[in-house]
Amino acid sequence: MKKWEIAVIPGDGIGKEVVPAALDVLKAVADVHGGISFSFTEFPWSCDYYMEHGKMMPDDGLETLRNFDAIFLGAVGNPKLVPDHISLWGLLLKIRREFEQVINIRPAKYFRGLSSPLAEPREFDFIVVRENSEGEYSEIGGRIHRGEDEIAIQNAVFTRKGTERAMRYAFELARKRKRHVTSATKSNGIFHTMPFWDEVFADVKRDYPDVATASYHIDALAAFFVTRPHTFDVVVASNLFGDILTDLGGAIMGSIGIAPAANINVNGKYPSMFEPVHGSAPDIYGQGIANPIGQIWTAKLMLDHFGEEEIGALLLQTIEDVAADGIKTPDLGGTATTKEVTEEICRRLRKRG
Ligand SMILES: NC(=O)C1=CN([C@@H]2O[C@H](COP(=O)(O)OP(=O)(O)OC[C@H]3O[C@@H](n4cnc5c(N)ncnc54)[C@H](O)[C@@H]3O)[C@@H](O)[C@H]2O)C=CC1
Ligand SMILES: CC(=O)C(=O)O
Ligand SMILES: [K+]
Ligand SMILES: [Mn+2]
Repeated sequence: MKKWEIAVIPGDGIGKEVVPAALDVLKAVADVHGGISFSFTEFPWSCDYYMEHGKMMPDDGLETLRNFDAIFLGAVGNPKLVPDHISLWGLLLKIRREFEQVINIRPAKYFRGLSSPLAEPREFDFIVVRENSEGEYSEIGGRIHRGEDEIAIQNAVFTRKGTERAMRYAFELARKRKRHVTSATKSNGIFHTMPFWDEVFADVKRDYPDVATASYHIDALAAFFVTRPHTFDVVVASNLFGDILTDLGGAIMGSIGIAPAANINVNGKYPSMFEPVHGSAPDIYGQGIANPIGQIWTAKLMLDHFGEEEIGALLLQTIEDVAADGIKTPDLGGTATTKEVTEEICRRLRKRG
C-alpha cells in the first residue's frame, strides 16, 4: 500500500468549499484503487488567519510543509480583509518561490458535455507551461513621491536559467504529445525582456529538431485561443502571460471553474503544489454553487504526479461523464450544487471500481 502525505490548505472563499469536495473524491479514488491511500493534514492559513495572527502563515509554515509529499491548495484572497498583494505574496506566491515550484502546468481541453462560449469549437487539447518563479511577478521596484509627482516602478526579471528551464520543460512535454511548441512573446513592445525571451527560444528549439514551433505576440495569441484553439499543443509563456492565457483557456472550456493547475518543483528538493487556476470567487462564496471540477481535475494532476496515471485517467473520464449528463453547477449553465456534482462523481467512481 502506497501512502501519500498531503498538506491541505483550503485558503479563502470557495477554496473552503471545493477543497473538501476534492478530498471526498480523492478518498473515493483511494477506495477504488485499493493500493494507495492518502493522509490529509489541514492548515487554516488564509486571510482569516491573517486577521488573527497578522500573517498569512506561521513563521515555520514552510518548514512544516516541507515534509509532505504534496500541497493541495484551494485559493488565496479576500480583498475585503487583506489587500491581494499582501495575501498572495504571504502564502501562495511564497510557497511557489521558496519551494522552487518553477513550472506551472495548466491544461485546457474541449470538454464533453460543456457548452463552450465559442460558437463551434473544434476539439482542442493544449497545455500552457507557465514560467512560475520570476518574470513580471516580482517584488523588485518601488514607489516615490505622492500626488501628481507619484512614481511607481516595477521590474520584471528574466534569467536565462529560468527562461530556458520553462522552455525545455515545454519541449520535453511536447515530445510526449503532438510535438508542437508555441512561444508567447511581446518583443514588439517590451524592449528588453521579450527580445531576450525570443533569443532563448531560438537557442532551445535547436535542440529539439523533431518538435515544430510557432511564436506569436501575446495579443494575437490571445485572439487565436478564441478563433483556433485546436491548433495548439504546448504553449510556453512567462509568468504573467501564462496567468492571463490560462483564465482564457478555462473560459473557452466553458468556465474558469474547471481549469486545473500544478506548481511543479522540478529539482526534487521540495514538494509540488496543486491548486486550480481560479481564485477565491468572493462573488459566489457561501452559496454552495462553486464548481468543484477545477479542484477535482487538479487532484487528477496530483495523481499523475505520483505516477498514478491510470486512476487519474478514470477520474477525468468520470468528471466528463457527469458533466455530459448535465449534472453541472450554474457557471456551466446547470442547476446542481457543489455537493451534488461531487457526490455524483464519487458515486460513479465507486461504481466503476
Ligand atoms: N491562485 C489563487 O489563489 C488565485 C487567487 N485569486 C484571488 O481570488 C480573489 C478573487 O479574484 P477574481 O479576480 O475575482 O478571480 P476568481 O477566479 O476568484 O473569479 C473570477 C470569476 O470566476 C468565477 N469563478 C471562479 N472560480 C469558480 C468556480 N470554481 N465555480 C464557479 N465560478 C467560479 C467567479 O465567481 C468570478 O465571477 C482575489 O482575492 C484574487 O487575488 C485570483 C486568482 C488566483
Ligand atoms: C495569482 C494568479 O492569478 C495566478 O497565479 O494564477
Ligand atoms: K487557485
Ligand atoms: Mn491567475
